[in-house]
Amino acid sequence: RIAAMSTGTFVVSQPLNYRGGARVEPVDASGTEKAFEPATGRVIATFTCSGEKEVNLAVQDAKAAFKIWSQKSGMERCRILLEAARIIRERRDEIATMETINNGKSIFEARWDIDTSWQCLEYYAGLAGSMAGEHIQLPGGSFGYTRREPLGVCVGIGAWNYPFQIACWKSAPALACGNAMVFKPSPFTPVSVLLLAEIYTEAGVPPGLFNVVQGGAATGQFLCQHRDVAKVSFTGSVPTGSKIMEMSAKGIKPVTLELGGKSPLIIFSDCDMKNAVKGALMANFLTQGEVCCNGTRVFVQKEILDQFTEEVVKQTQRIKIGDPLLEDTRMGPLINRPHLERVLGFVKVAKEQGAKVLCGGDVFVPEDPKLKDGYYMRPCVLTNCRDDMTCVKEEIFGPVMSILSFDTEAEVLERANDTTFGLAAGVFTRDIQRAHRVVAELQAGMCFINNYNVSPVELPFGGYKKSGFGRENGRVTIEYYSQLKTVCVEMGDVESAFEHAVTPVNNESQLHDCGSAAACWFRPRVLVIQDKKMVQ
Ligand SMILES: NC(=O)C1=CN([C@@H]2O[C@H](COP(=O)(O)OP(=O)(O)OC[C@H]3O[C@@H](n4cnc5c(N)ncnc54)[C@H](O)[C@@H]3O)[C@@H](O)[C@H]2O)C=CC1
Ligand SMILES: NCCCC(=O)O
Repeated sequence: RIAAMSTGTFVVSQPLNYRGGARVEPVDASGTEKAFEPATGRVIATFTCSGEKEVNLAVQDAKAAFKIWSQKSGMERCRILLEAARIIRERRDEIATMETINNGKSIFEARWDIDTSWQCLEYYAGLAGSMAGEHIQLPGGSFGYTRREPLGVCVGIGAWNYPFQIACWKSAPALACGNAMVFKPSPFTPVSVLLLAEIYTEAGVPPGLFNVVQGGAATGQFLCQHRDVAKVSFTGSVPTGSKIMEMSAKGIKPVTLELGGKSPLIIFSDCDMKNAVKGALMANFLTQGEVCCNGTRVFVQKEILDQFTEEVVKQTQRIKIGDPLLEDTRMGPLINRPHLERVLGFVKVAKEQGAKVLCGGDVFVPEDPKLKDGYYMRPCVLTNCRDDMTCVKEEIFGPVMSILSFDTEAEVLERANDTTFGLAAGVFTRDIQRAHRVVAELQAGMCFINNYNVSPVELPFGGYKKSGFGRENGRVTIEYYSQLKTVCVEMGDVESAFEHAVTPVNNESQLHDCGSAAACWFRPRVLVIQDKKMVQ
């Protein structure tokens, strides 16, 4: 247990793969990776990436566990998921600490992530107990019914920005529906998902139901191409999402893709200014700006541009940057050195293209000497932005807000939708009709009115356009982790097409409705039963 950990001390001493209900070293390798503590730049783990044999073993174990788990009733699954949710809640601080050490986000925020994690398990536990099919009455006392059945072994592939939350958002609906899961976290953040695996075991899932394999692209490919994998759910970049879809297509596997974004946040002049400013910060600076649904194109109506910008800059400069494990820190380091350089590069290009840096956008060096090799930068607000600038078109995935001004609703809608992404969007206004009119026109899967970046697990989350498809959270996600079986039950005798003389016909217009359930369902296209007078 690590609840009392401080920055600069944690090292991983146990294996980071999880299979058959225990931590294991992989039986084969496809290279090694190092995981860092972004706050200090220290290596906290060097681990082996799983090779094909290890992936096979994890899938085999998941298949065996699936046989047991899929036979349980929804209520039995519900109880175990509720117990897992209870343990996560009880160990909230410990898990949040682990997340902060490996990801760099502030402990204050990591606790929110853990809350939306156990809430997700609770939510799907509730749905597990109430999952049901339909009963459909047919003529003559016959009937049909549908069963919602699990898919089998599902694969979850995660990104590094919400390591624990992503694992929960994928595994909770998967397990609730009766599936097993093999999860591969990002090699940058391999650690916290092990706590989830142990918690599932402690809560009572069969050994092998939730396995973890570590590694990068090669390990991910073994998973996606595995013949016994029924579904892949992925969170990450658009290029990788496209590769995953291609691999899954070869095996006719359904995919859920949660990809990147460049989302618009529209601030009308009639907004509640205080809330709009708070919303803009929430939309841009959570998790150091490394959030797929961030509203990084902030469109502000001309009348309030100066006032809004001044207040946003004031609030941004107040964000406390530093040791992410300290209670009053609100922004920690970025994920790693190359990513920090990449984000700083975007700021440089923005300046070259004519944007004005109102604050931040440079490296931040904390006073504490143990943090000197961490990956910190000051959150940045850019103005004088145009729609054709790189900072406005491309996903930066860092703490960089671009402010753009607009005149009219029609104009801002056109500009907001002028992107290949479509993950999220937000609008701040006091005019309720306008709010709904505008979100109805926005091409985005997740729209916020008068708030931004809240994550109630009851609401479906996912993208339009290149931001992906499928949804996480909400009732609808049950459909992405299950398949529908239809059962047709005959209560009378079989009306066979073959016990009488038959005459071939060539044209469907020669048929008419016979009024019998079975005959209609299996209506022949080229044969008609003569003695039942079905020929016109
Ligand atoms: N939508 C979101 O929540 C996120 C979006 N991103 C976007 O992605 C960019 C890069 O972040 P990365 O973590 O490097 O994303 P990525 O797309 O490279 O990796 C995400 C996950 O996919 C795995 N992976 C990579 N190549 C694979 C392959 N060929 N087959 C199977 N699995 C593969 C990675 O190991 C990781 O677990 C960010 O700058 C941002 O634009 C990143 C994190 C989260
Ligand atoms: N809590 C929101 C998750 C968004 C993301 O995966 O980037």
